[in-house]
Amino acid sequence: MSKYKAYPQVNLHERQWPNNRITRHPLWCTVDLRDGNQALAQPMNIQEKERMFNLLVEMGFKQIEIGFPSASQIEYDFLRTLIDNNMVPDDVAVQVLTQSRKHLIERTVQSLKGVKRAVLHLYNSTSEQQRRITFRKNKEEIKQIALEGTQNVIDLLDELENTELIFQYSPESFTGTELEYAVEVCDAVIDLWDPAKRGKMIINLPATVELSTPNIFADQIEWMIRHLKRRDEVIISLHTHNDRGTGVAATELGLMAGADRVEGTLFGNGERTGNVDIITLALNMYSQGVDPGLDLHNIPRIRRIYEETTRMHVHERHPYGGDLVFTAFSGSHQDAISKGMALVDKDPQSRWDVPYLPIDPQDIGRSYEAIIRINSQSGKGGVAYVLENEYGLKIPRSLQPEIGTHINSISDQLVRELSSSEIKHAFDREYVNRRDKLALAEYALSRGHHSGDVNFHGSVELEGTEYPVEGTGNGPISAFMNGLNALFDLQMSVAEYEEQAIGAGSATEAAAYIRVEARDGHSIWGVGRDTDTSAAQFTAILSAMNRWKSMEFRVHPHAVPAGATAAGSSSSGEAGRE
Ligand SMILES: CC(=O)SCCNC(=O)CCNC(=O)[C@H](O)C(C)(C)COP(=O)(O)OP(=O)(O)OC[C@H]1O[C@@H](n2cnc3c(N)ncnc32)[C@H](O)[C@@H]1OP(=O)(O)O
Ligand SMILES: CC(C)C(=O)C(=O)O
Repeated sequence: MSKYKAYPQVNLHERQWPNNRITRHPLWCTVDLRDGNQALAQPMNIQEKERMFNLLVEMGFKQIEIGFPSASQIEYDFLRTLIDNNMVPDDVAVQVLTQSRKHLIERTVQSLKGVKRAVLHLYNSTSEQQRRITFRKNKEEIKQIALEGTQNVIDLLDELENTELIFQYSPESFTGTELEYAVEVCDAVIDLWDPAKRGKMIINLPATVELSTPNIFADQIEWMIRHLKRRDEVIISLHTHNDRGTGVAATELGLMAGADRVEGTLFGNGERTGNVDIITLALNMYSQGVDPGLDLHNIPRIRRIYEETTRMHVHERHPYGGDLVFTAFSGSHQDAISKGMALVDKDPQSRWDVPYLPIDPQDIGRSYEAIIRINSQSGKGGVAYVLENEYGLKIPRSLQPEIGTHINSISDQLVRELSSSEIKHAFDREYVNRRDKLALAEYALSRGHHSGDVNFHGSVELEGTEYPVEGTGNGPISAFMNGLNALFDLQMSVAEYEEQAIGAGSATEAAAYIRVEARDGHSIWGVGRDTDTSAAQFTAILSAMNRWKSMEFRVHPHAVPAGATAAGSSSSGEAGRE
């Protein structure tokens, strides 16, 4: 392993940042139109840039790096379009990047003419590696590049006298720069600019390439903040990349170390593995009760514009914005989420407290629909959640396990996810209003004058033949059950019963869930749905009986088909059951 070497630790005594918290959002600057754009295989055209710019303004960014106007005509023209068409709101500063080279600085200043607010961002690389390989210059010569560029800007200030200008300097490749040297260059630039005379300036400390663990980056930021001579006169900014996949963590720790400002992009687009993702950073703050200072209430729209303008794709697992990040397929997650959501429904004002969902998807324009999706990893809670949330069906708790197993086995067989309509269809087909053999034909209910008992008078159809059913009980359900027991010579009872109304007004339907039990303890569920509550109950009982695979419906020897005379009865004459 001699090809690579470990990144050195920072010699920082009594570091403070681990004790700090992020209690307010930083000053945000988006670099989508510059660092993001320069990393695209097909950079945005002017219309796409305008669309992105308008989105960034809508989201509430007050500093927007719009490009590198001295680099190409399209970059220059885009800035001119924004300025000449008054597209930059008064409270927004456009930021432009330039290398520390006179002719590029002159062209940059030229491009800014007439703008109300601007950040002029000057950079040169300071790392040991770039000094040695790219510039072939020593430390003093590299510092001079920064100072000459700063002086070039100062010399041109008169050209921008009507612009509120903030000067920004980046020691590019800061994370590869010795800290003593980085602070020496920054101090020299600050002294030359002299914020007391020319207004506040920004020192932007980039992790141009992310080279270390985030704690080391935080140490570097705290070290710089402690050692800069005129820290109070400058805004400390972070510009992090994600080479090690820890750009968000590094930025968060950098903020804990005292930085004031963050540059990043939507969904982390940018060179190589990207810039830090501002949306993730901001929503991480939001999830901790910190106002992120950006309008993120419609992430799907932000994502759509981002994808259309950059031609990049937001990964399904991308924090907050990915298709699957508020979705649970696995049973135990679904169970916990549906229980948490039920508590939220009871008290919508309560603090957000749902397992597996760090924030309420609705806060950022994501819907609840996709929270629980069903495949062979799913369990009863998830299936019940889908049936309730999408179809209003409140499945009794003791019925949920078998529905879960039923749906799970279908998904297992198909080897794929089931849509909510497939789940509903499978549920209906298995449980609801079954009339495979036995169906309700007609009925009437009456109440005994003295006893208060209910009498069921009606008929059922068994495989095309209609048989009268007469029964009495303490309510319609038991009256019907007793009538069926007499007709089929059975001894069944209703073991569980739940009912709900679905819909509203004249379209209201009753759903009855009934578990029918035989004398030997075997039981089976059925569901009835009807606009008539009693019909729903009777149908639920018949659905259960129809589901009872081993049941043979043999009518009592004395039963007579409706319309036939007793003598002409042709019933099978055998008592039958499972
Ligand atoms: C980390 C970042 O993202 S930084 C931003 C990177 N983005 C871009 O570079 C996109 C836009 N850039 C460009 O289009 C071009 O680089 C231009 C138009 C700005 C300049 O093009 P060129 O003049 O051809 O120069 P090029 O960029 O190749 O740089 C070469 C020279 O500039 C020097 N240089 C590079 N960066 C800087 C800098 N920030 N400050 C001063 N000199 C610099 C190099 O040392 C090199 O010098 P040399 O010719 O003496 O060896
Ligand atoms: C110009 C600088 C800030 C940059 O883009 C980087 O270091 O990544």
